Amino acid sequence: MTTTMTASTTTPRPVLLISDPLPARLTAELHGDFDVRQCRGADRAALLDAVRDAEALVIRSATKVDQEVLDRAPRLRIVARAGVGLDNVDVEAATRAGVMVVNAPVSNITSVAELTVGLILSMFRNLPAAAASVRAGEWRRADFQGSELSGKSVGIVGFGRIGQLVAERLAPFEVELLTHDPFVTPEFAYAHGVAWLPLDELVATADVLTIHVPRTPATTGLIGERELALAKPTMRLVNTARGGIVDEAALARALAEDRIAGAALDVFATEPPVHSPLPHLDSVVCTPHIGAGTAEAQDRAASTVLDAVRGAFLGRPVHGLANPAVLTGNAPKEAVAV
Ligand SMILES: NC(=O)c1ccc[n+]([C@@H]2O[C@H](COP(=O)([O-])OP(=O)(O)OC[C@H]3O[C@@H](n4cnc5c(N)ncnc54)[C@H](O)[C@@H]3O)[C@@H](O)[C@H]2O)c1
Ligand SMILES: O=C(O)CC[C@@H](O)C(=O)O
Repeated sequence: MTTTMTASTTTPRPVLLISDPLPARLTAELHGDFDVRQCRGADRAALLDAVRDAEALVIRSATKVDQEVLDRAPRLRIVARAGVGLDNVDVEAATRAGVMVVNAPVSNITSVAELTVGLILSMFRNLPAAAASVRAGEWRRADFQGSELSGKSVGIVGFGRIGQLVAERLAPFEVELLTHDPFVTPEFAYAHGVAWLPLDELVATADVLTIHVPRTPATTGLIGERELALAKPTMRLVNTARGGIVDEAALARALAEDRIAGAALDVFATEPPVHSPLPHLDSVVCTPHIGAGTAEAQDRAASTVLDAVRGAFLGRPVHGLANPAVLTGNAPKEAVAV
């Protein structure tokens, strides 16, 4: 039997738990079809308590969905991630539990690419420090001499959706575009006007190294002490992907010892980065994980999530499942039969 969305006074609406901030539009639209409940996913105890009745769980990046959460949620049918990264969801455990997992893979890629370009230009022209000094009543023009981006080489680590958009947006700046991505051929990169290099060569060549890989066990610490030792002292690093891909202790040392010129970071191993020295270094520009923080991106993510959760409870195919295996041999829960 599949739960239907037809309004009925006798059929209880499925319980949908929202555990991270989402656009009001999403919450309002869901109210008609679901018994919408909210909790703060970053508060583990609150999440474990609230998830007990949940049949659908809508999250962003602050909610960690692991085996413990799944064990506490016997009625859960779908986890919908209103964004790209699934590093906070144990997708294999969800599959074993017969829980569908969907994300919104294209919802915010333009926003992240634009933030990346903005951060690169901010570093080259010292924009945060220059703006802060004018706000403080100063007029220190000579202290803020920067560099042109034109003519520099930009190394893109990870040539997926966001990496490709960053390349497209930077091309008009007359930069040399380089990439490393083991799952992309040199021919594919070349067709996008980008040269493919091994990682070490990319790090050693780049004036800007920008990270666009998912966080997985294989990419955790991908840019560490050894890689940073290969970099030119003029290199600037950008991470708008995930904390932990860059070894923050090694990065802090490289910056403090002027072995690289600067860094721009939107993401941190621990968020907020209360114990990290990085936000306090003059050569670092930090933003509070705002890559997806635009009205357009949040709206797209909301639409994708709405479609997915409605589809799941209407018995329609749920598009873009991150765990299609849940539909085949390993799907004990009846809602999965779409
Ligand atoms: N700051 C934010 O708010 C924000 C928003 C959206 C996405 N993100 C992050 O950006 C990441 C990338 O997003 P995307 O949409 O481009 O994903 P994507 O899956 O389209 O691309 C990721 C690319 O990384 C490549 N890759 C995997 N392992 C690699 C390795 N070891 N070395 C080099 N390349 C490797 C893959 O082959 C793929 O081409 C997401 O996983 C997410 O963590 C952050
Ligand atoms: O949930 C968020 O706000 C961040 C989203 C972003 O990191 C993503 O991976 O889509």
